[in-house]
Amino acid sequence: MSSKLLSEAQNLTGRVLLLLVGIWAVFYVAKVIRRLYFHPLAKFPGPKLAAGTFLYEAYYDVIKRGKYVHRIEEMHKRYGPIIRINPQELHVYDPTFYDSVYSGNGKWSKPPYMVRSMDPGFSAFGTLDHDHHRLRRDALNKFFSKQKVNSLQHVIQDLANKLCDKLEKYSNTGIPIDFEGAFGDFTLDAIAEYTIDSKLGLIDREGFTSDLRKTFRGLGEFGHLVKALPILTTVFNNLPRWFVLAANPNIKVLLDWDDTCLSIAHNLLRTNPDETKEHPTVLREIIADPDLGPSEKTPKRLMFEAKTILNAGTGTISWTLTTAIWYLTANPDMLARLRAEIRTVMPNARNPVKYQELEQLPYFTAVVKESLRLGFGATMRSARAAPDRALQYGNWTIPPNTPVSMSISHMHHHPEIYPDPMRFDPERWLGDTEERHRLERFFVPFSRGTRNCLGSNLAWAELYIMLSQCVMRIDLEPFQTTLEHIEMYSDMIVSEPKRWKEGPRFLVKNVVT
Ligand code: HEM
Repeated sequence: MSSKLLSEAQNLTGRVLLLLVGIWAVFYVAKVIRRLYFHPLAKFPGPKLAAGTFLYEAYYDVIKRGKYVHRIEEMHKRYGPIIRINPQELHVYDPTFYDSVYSGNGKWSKPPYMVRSMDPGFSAFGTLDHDHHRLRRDALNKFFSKQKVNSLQHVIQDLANKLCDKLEKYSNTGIPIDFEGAFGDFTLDAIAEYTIDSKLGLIDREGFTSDLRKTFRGLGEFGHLVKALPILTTVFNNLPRWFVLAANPNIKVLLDWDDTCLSIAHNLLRTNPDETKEHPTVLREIIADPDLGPSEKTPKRLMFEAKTILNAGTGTISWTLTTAIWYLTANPDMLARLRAEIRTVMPNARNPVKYQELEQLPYFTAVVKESLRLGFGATMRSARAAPDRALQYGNWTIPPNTPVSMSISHMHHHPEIYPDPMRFDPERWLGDTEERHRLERFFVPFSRGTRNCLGSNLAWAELYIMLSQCVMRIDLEPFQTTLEHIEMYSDMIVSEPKRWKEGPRFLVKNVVT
């Protein structure tokens, strides 16, 4: 080809590209104008940029790393209690409205942009439609009832004992332990045994799995990114595995879970459901559930259900436990009071009592609640939409099918509900009955309504059992760890403190005798 022809071809390609970009820009501007002036939410207050494009949210969550939750709070101060925070979604800053959005009455769907980074619609968590979600959730609820958790608490107790045996060996060694990793090993071992009958044996290994912290926060990074660029989910799902691993080695843990869960699902579908097992597991229950048809029992769906539960039941509890340990070591008087109270029912931690006895202890319960209030783990804003009816907030009528959200941190850090909200103060849960009811009303670590946390009963049990073992068996001292390693600074779907990279570390000083 002559150089003239080549340069003409290059010019033409350049012009075609320019034309395509131009067309895209015209469409984008038209879309923004429609969102601003002709959209059903056009009259709601809030910054125009936020209403016009998802890039506004992406700036705070992707570039400034999980800070939109704080920006939303500032926007409320300026624009009032109900605002438009992106082209599709309204946000409310008014704790009395929480139960109207996170409600058990009526139908509630989820907008796809909230969940697609995690699940294309196979797990209950990723199911957008209300009725479909109910079908899937009903099958799971049975397995996570309080009664079921009670009957399987020996699994949790054995693992808590094992972790404390391991921690005791670090006594007086001067080796700092990343407690988010240590508790992550415990929660993942527990949820894997409970859900898929697999003994992962993380506690049995040398050291502690600190990479789980990076993995969960990596998931948060991806979640924020694909909200602005949904196409990335499809791209990511079609990339070769070696490429994904080279780009983000922390994701390996998750890809391994996919493989493990898929192979377990295949095996379970092949085996006789009546075959005796050590204890029932959630995947067996789904397979045996007569209300679920064959399309609900494919290996891929089972894999997504299992891995979502593994995801949801690991980083959340380990963060609450780490928060509790930090505040107790920072407040020796609280620790002493807690130990004295636990000793009244469990004089020897090596002879553990059932957690039903622990949950009757008022001060222990106050400590667990305060740890959940400040270390609630799942910080993501999760919108709900009423598909078939308008909602009313004051004088505002919210059109049907509009995603509406509220943030748990805005509830738990609200100064009018919890005076001096960032102070760890178990006493606030020991007030008179009326005051306790008032606090309970706005205490939402597990969210509420049809899509509240599936694993809250299991979470309470793990928190009581693991904390009682830790508190009664070892003396800890923070190692180069401050409040900046604990307090919520960013919303990376899970809570992220300012100095999250090193993790909160502690030395085991003594074994309590
Ligand atoms: C301290 C521990 C935990 C906290 C703070 C927590 C918090 C939450 C919150 C706030 C939600 C609502 C998310 C949304 O709005 O979409 C949720 C949902 C969920 N949680 Fe938990 N969680 C914890 C432990 C667990 C455990 C142990 C499991 C294991 C079974 C679990 C499984 C789930 C699942 C499957 C969902 C989705 C439910 C649905 O959409 O139907 N969580 N959790």
